[in-house]
Amino acid sequence: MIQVENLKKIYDGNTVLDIQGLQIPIGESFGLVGNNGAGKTTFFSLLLDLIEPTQGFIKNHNVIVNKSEDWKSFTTAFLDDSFLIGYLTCEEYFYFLGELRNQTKQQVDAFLLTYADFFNDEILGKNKFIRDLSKGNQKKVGIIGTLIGNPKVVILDEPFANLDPTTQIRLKKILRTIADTKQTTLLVSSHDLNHTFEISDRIVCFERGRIIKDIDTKQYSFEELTAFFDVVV
Ligand SMILES: Nc1ncnc2c1ncn2[C@@H]1O[C@H](COP(=O)(O)OP(=O)(O)OP(=O)(O)O)[C@@H](O)[C@H]1O
Repeated sequence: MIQVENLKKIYDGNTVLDIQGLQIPIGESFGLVGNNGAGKTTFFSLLLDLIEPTQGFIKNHNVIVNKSEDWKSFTTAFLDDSFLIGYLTCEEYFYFLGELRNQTKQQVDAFLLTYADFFNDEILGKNKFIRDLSKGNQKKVGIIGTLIGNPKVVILDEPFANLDPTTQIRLKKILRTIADTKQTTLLVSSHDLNHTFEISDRIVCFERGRIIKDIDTKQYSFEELTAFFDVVV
């Protein structure tokens, strides 16, 4: 369970995030949407203790994320390419993550094989440094890296952006499969309402740092969601 309590982030008197309360149950596939500047990345950055809250806190499986490091053993994230290590080859990077998460090389190799289609023969066995991959392929490495070692919580910021259509569809299937197992809490922010709707059990919309909509995707239609954005925009 992820619990957000009275969380605020203020820059120079500007409140960019203000969430009184939010609970994300274990195993939920949580989609975060909102227009530019709504506060999505700020929220994920607070969740990963990359920035300090001005007020309030977030608990990840009962660990207050800016007070203890214990959440790091079961939480993974890919927000942007700063999460990658450019001077490593893809395999070196994946083995490094595997080591952090108590996975042997053999386990990592077996895991990576299951994503061969997604990698499209451009990543594994190429002996290429991550810095030399295209932006889209770097993103594939970052996303699949988060899934090594069965983390309890996976956080992805804009995972569909800059991926080709085939890869987007493959990624959607991967994320839907994870969502359906209900073992991993999956948090995904995206501007793609269509993809987000398909992979999420629940969608929360931010606007100017506040939650303005919180919907169950089984009870709500995609058309209602897009119509809502039509009004907000
Ligand atoms: N270091 C900072 N100093 C001042 N303001 C900041 C800082 N970081 C973010 N902000 C502001 O916080 C607000 C929320 O930004 P954030 O990046 O979280 O939005 P977002 O929903 O992820 O947007 P986008 O969809 O455009 O990526 C924006 O107004 C942004 O300018």
